[in-house]
Amino acid sequence: MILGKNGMSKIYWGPAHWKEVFPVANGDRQSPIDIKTEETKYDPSLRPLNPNYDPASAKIILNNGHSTSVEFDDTVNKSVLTGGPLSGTYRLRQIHFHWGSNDEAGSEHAVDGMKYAAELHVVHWNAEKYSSFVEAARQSDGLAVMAVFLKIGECNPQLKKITDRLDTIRIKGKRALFTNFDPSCLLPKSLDYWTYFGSLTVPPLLESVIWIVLREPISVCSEQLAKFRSLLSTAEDEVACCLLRNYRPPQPLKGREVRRN
Ligand SMILES: CCCCCCc1ccc(S(N)(=O)=O)cc1
Ligand SMILES: [Zn+2]
Repeated sequence: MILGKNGMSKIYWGPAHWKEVFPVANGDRQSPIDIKTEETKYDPSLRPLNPNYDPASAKIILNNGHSTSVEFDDTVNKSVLTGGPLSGTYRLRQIHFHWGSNDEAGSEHAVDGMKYAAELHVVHWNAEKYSSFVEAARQSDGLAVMAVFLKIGECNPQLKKITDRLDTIRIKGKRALFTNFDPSCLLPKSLDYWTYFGSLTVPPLLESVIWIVLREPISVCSEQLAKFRSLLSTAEDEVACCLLRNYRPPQPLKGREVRRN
C-alpha cells in the first residue's frame, strides 16, 4: 500500500493520483466519457435491453466508504440482463450510486458536456463465460454496467426505499439486510441507450466494462440527494468525514465509437 504524506492511501487522494498506483488510468478504454450525441452512431444490430430481476435476489445494503451499494445473490442465474449489445447472459451483482457536493454535478457520464445530479450503476458480470465476478472483472467482455442518470425534480418514491435506509449505514463498513427489491423499479420508461467499451470508474479501473447508458433520466429531489451526502467515508474510529462527492471526471474517448439503438 503506497501511503501519501498525510498517511492516507493514495487511492483516497482522488482521481488525479490514481495513475500513480493504477497505470491503466491512462488506458485506451477508460470511463466515464462525455457522450457527444451528434457523433453517436445508430446500429441496427443492437437489440432491446432485457433486464429480468427477481426481488428475492436482493440481500444487503452497505456503505463501502466510497458509495452505497445494494448487493445481490449472484450464485445463480436468478437476476440477469440479456439483449442490448450483449451476447450471452450477464448476472446482476450490485447497484450503487455516484453523486456530487451539490445538485449541479454528480453524474460520471456527461451528455454534450452536461452533467446530471447523480448516476445509478447496475453492475452485471458474464456468468456464461467466467466463473466469478472477480475473474470476469479482468476480461474485456467480463462486465456490463447499465448507467441511469438522476435528474433533479420530483422526489422518487422508488429511490425512497434506499434513501430511507441510509441513516442505518452512515459509517463506512456498515451493512444492513435489504431484500425484496427489484432494481427495475429504478429504470426509466424508455430503455433506449448508448453503448461503448469502457472501464470501472474507480480503482482498479479495469478495462472490462460494456457500458450501457440509458438516454432517459429518472427523477430525484434535493432532499433525497442530501441523504447520500450525509453518508460518511470514514469508519467508527476515524474523524467523521462526509461522502460529499464520488464521481470520476470524463476520460479521453481515444477514438472509441459510441453506438445507439
Ligand atoms: C477485482 C475487483 C473489482 C471490484 C470492482 C467493483 C466496482 C464495480 C463497478 C464499478 S463502476 N463505477 O465502474 O460501475 C466500480 C467498481
Ligand atoms: Zn459506479
